[in-house]
Amino acid sequence: MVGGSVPVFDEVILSTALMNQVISFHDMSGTLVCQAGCVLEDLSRHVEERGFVMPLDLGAKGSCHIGGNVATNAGGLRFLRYGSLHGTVLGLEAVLADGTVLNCLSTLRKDNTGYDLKQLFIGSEGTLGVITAVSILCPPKPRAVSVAFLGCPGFSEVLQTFSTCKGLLGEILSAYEFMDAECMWLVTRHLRLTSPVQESPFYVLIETSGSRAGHDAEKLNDFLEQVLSSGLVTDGTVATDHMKVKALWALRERISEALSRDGYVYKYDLSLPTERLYDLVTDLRARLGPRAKHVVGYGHLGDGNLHLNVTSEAFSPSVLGALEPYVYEWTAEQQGSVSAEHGLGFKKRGVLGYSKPPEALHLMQQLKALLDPKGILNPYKTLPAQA
Ligand SMILES: O=C(O)CC[C@@H](O)C(=O)O
Ligand SMILES: [Zn+2]
Repeated sequence: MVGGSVPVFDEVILSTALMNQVISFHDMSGTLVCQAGCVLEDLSRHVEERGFVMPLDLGAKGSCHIGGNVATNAGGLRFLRYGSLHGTVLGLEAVLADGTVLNCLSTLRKDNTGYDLKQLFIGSEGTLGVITAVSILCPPKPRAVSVAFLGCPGFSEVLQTFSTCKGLLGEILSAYEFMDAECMWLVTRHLRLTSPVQESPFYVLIETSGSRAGHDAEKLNDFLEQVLSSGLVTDGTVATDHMKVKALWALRERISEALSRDGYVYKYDLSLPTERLYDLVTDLRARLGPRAKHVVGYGHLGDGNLHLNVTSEAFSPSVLGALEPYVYEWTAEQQGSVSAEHGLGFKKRGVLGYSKPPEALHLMQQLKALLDPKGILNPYKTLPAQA
């Protein structure tokens, strides 16, 4: 997507893979303190055995490190429920460019003493320091999880289903994801997954997480009855069994993998006003015509986050020219973000100005110069190349 961790010129590669120890877990508060190289899925297992969950979950959970998750401020599938790492990370330890170990590994919920320095490192993509340990607040493990996978006749119905769902499911809603028909075609074709519902122009995946199965089922049934009878949803399936829940999530989580098997992929990760989120996809389909193999839209609709992906047989300068800067201008006109959850890395560092004013860019350059005067920390990434 952005090449945030990809060495491009003369970098030294640093791996934290051996720093994979859990330092402590507090059973009462759910505070986990661990080293940066812990794999997210291992941490999930560790806290789930103790009745908690990690506040973040992503498709890459089996290989991604928590240090990288925090450094990139990864969003993922639980964002709607537990919010950003800016809220759930309580503290961190980072090694600065001059070797200073900055120990801000606090486990306090409240600490209003001076500037909140840890926030600078969350989402800094390794450009201000190397995160070596983190403390994270883990929420209690929900006792009941259900997933509904639904087919919708249009994007307007996807939006109305979201409003209905917020109203009727309330506090038990934990994810609202959407994908279009082309995404379904890609996962069924390239990954041999099977669609559990009738063919539809759009699909939504709704997850509920609560503390009492009966209560959640009642709410979910009321909601389903309403959306099915009003025609917002045309077909659907519900799962509570762990394996079936996983299979439904796979349809959504593995779109990225299916895309990579379709050809060259142009990838965009945008925050847009939810009502206009899919207009860009429709617009680009017309703009690109037969030059593109697929133009797909999917993502974390509940967070206003569109994953726009375009595939072509091979890399084509003409396709790229039709996409950029058009996509960025379109996003800026909507006051959106050109990177909702994947950062800027190497490939997108030049477009930061579409989402931030010059004054903010200038202050970012000053912070970088202060913390990394020799430019040795993840060089060539995040900030635009200086003129
Ligand atoms: O590859 C993408 O476009 C997005 C990947 C990831 O953020 C997802 O939500 O599946
Ligand atoms: Zn995503």
